[in-house]
Amino acid sequence: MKKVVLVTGANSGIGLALCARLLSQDAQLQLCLACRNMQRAEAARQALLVSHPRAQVTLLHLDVGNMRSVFRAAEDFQQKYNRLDYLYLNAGIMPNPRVDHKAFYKGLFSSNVVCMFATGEGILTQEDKVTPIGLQEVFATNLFGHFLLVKELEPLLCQMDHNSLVIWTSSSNAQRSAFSLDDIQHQKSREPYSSSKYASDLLSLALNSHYNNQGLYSSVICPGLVMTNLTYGILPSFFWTLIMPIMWLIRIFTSTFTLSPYNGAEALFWLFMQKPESLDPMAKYHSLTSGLGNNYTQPHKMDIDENMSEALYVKLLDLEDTVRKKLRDEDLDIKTKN
Ligand SMILES: NC(=O)C1=CN([C@@H]2O[C@H](COP(=O)(O)OP(=O)(O)OC[C@H]3O[C@@H](n4cnc5c(N)ncnc54)[C@H](OP(=O)(O)O)[C@@H]3O)[C@@H](O)[C@H]2O)C=CC1
Ligand SMILES: CC(C)CCC[C@@H](C)[C@H]1CC[C@H]2C3=CC[C@H]4[C@H](C)C(=O)CC[C@]4(C)[C@H]3CC[C@]12C
Repeated sequence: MKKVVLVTGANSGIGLALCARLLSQDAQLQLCLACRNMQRAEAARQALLVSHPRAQVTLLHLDVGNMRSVFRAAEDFQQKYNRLDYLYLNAGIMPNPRVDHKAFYKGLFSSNVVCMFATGEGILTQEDKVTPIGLQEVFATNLFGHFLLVKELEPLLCQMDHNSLVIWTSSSNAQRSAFSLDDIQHQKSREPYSSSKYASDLLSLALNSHYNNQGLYSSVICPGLVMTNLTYGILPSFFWTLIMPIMWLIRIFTSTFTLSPYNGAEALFWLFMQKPESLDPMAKYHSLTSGLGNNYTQPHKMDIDENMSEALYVKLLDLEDTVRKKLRDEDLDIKTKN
């Protein structure tokens, strides 16, 4: 049976590198690239076809931060495919990032320096905004849109004859201290990225609790620090190129500096070759690259607990009802006006 794989945010960076690696591994694969910009999506498809001319690669229009688009995309996907084996929830944003230089230099001379480079903890803030439907954009894109996508694709993900795997691209920047159950969208503070990634760790555990008995499994990965559009938004690309020798040096102390999208996709690729039921729901699978440039995947216990995970799940279900109602009301409004 040909496996079907859907990747969000597949047109660049880690997502695109993953797609190339998957096609090299399995020529029979039916790969669907879910992207918000169809020109960039088509360019990615063409690039993949250059190295894999016979590959089956389709495109799906999906703006994961826009809930209408999520519902439409799920419908379109179900019209084209009757199964889904791997759902990579990889699209992500970090808008208007700011580095706290004072905290960075303080951290440089502290015993916490390796951890600071591995996680970026305490030195990065972002400025979020509200989407037209009233959700915080980072939350909507990195977490909630993906949550609704899983819910909408449930009929394909939960099938009797095989297990499926949902894989979240999380981060080592996912910090419990940045997340609050009283403010799951992170409206009140300035680390929405960290909060959304911590929420994805919690949600993955909840999905396992609720869906394992229906054949759906969920896992979380961290790609390490990778040079992509996301990191070029933090510091300009010429700066990263300039400090590349320093980063190779840092890699000797923390293998989390994977640096290339190919290396960063290691854990995503590794999961593709595992049996979903053999994975640890409490583990985050890290892409790591040694000082000599060898790639490997290592599981690390996540700083999460079941109560918090369940509490978040309940809040997300509530929010799902609210959003569906808002969209229905909007539709009704338009109908009555016409
Ligand atoms: N780079 C790094 O060091 C790290 C990255 N990550 C995570 O890895 C994932 C991939 O990021 P990375 O490859 O680094 O960065 P990129 O910016 O290269 O990739 C992000 C992808 O997500 C897509 N995307 C963003 N917003 C939306 C949206 N609303 N709807 C659909 N697609 C969207 C982008 O599309 P478009 O081209 O249209 O913007 C792009 O294809 C993210 O989840 C990120 O948080 C985690 C840890 C470290
Ligand atoms: C390399 C130095 C000489 C200068 C760079 C300092 C900082 C700007 C960066 C140091 C560590 C970086 C990060 C670590 C973890 C990433 C995480 C996994 C993620 O998901 C997003 C990006 C990071 C937070 C990244 C951001 C830049 C640094 C803080």
